Amino acid sequence: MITAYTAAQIRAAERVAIDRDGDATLMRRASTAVASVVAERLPHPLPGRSAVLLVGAGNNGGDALWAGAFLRRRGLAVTALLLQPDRAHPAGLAALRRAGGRVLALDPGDPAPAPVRALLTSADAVIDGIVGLAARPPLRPGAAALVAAANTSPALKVAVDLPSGIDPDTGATGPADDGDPVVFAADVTVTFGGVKTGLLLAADAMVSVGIGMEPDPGPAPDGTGSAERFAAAAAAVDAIALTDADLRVLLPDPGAGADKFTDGLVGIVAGSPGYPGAAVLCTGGAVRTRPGMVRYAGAQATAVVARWPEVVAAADPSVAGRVQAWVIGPGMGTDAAAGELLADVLRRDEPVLVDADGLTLLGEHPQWLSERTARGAVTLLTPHDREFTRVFPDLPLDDRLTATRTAARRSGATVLLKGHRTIVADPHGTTVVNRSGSSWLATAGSGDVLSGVIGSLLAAGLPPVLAAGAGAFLHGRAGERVHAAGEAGAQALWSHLRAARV
Ligand SMILES: NC(=O)C1=CN([C@@H]2O[C@H](COP(=O)(O)OP(=O)(O)OC[C@H]3O[C@@H](n4cnc5c(N)ncnc54)[C@H](O)[C@@H]3O)[C@@H](O)[C@H]2O)[C@@H](O)CC1
Ligand SMILES: [K+]
Repeated sequence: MITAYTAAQIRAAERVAIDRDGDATLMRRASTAVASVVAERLPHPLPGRSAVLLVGAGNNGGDALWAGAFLRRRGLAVTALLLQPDRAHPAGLAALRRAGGRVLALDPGDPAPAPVRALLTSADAVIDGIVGLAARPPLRPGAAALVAAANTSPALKVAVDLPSGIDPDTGATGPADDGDPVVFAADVTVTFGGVKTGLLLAADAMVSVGIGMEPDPGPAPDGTGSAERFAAAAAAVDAIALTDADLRVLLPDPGAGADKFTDGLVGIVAGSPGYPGAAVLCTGGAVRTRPGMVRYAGAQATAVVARWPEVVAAADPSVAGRVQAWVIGPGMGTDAAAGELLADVLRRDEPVLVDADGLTLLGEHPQWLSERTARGAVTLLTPHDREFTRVFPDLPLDDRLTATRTAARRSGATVLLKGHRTIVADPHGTTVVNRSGSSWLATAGSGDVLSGVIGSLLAAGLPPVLAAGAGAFLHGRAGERVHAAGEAGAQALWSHLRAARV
């Protein structure tokens, strides 16, 4: 489990460590780590290579200046570009100068003239120390112009603590009406004292370095497969991302005494004459995820059983038999009959996952959800952006994390918002950010498979936020395997779901 924290939580841990070790010691540890990451990743020998530092007004710039001093001592030519020369970290600046580094004060009105751009283009490494924990995006115009110029450089790009331009708490890059916000395009981010939640969303490669100021990680999951312990650990921090090892804990292989009823029965209501494929795709996701039983209840029973003979099919949920969780919505249509079907399933007591057309219907009938919440029934919503906006029209998606958390808190449902980084939040604030996946998952029917995967985990008894988080992770890993195998299309996911659990 990767645990993540708010800037305030990191600052609180930092204060304790500063009192104990002193400011300079912490900065020394942080900048040493940045210099090591740069040195490890550049082609050797290092003498003759060059690094350019982007330096802002605070301690983030101090880290960059110190890292530059260390790299200079290892033979690199180092140039610091100061956005606010009179506010650059004095000790860092002195250290760089002592080591023989060059310092350029930038013109605030034109921070990236041709000579600066040329310097950035020819550099081997660019180190971003413009802004860290204090960041409030979007970047100011001068910083944005410098970052935009740096982003065009072929150099190795290393962000100090955070890529400048993201909000540490949410990963958001600024209001949507501000055009295309600029963010430092880091190849790797070296972050200190704990991963910030924004990084789970907005950074790809990360190196998290302990510098003696780690926030309390909360209770550790015990590795015995207890989903409750795992959920408690996730709830104790600001957000988590799952790993392959977590999947082994959360989805243990069935025990010797397992039978088809002990591993969870999921009921699937999907597909319509217009969209028969959604029923087959969704059911396939469930069949290939857990060894328990899958029931299908809907208009495509014949097509589903033709592809999945292990499925027990019925014409509608009222005659489907007992299940532990429902999935409803993919390809079911949005007509009056579909509405009645959804209303009927939502009246039941079992956990219900609502996806796709089901979400469109729910947008028109919000009281169906509030009634479930009022009587304590568990609901999981899995929208993409347009579906999210239908159900929660007043929540802007320029800050996806906050939108997802607000939607969950307000509706009483667990909400999974699909995207490059899928986000799951439950009504109590437990948050899982998914970091697996490939852009090949953005294919028709991929979401139908996902809801089947998550439905089977929900039926197996995982808490909704972990069922959704683990399902998204597994689906993402399967998508990576589809891509690596040179395959494409949503049904290719089926055959990789089992192997994706390494
Ligand atoms: N205090 C400490 O002991 C340590 C601090 N560390 C570093 O210090 C950083 C935090 O330092 P600071 O609190 O000085 O603040 P930052 O260095 O994050 O911010 C510097 C300045 O950036 C400006 N800024 C904010 N939003 C901006 C925007 N949208 N566009 C342009 N500029 C903007 C602000 O004027 C702020 O003063 C951490 O991220 C980390 O890199 C590390 O050295 C570890 C130890
Ligand atoms: K930075």
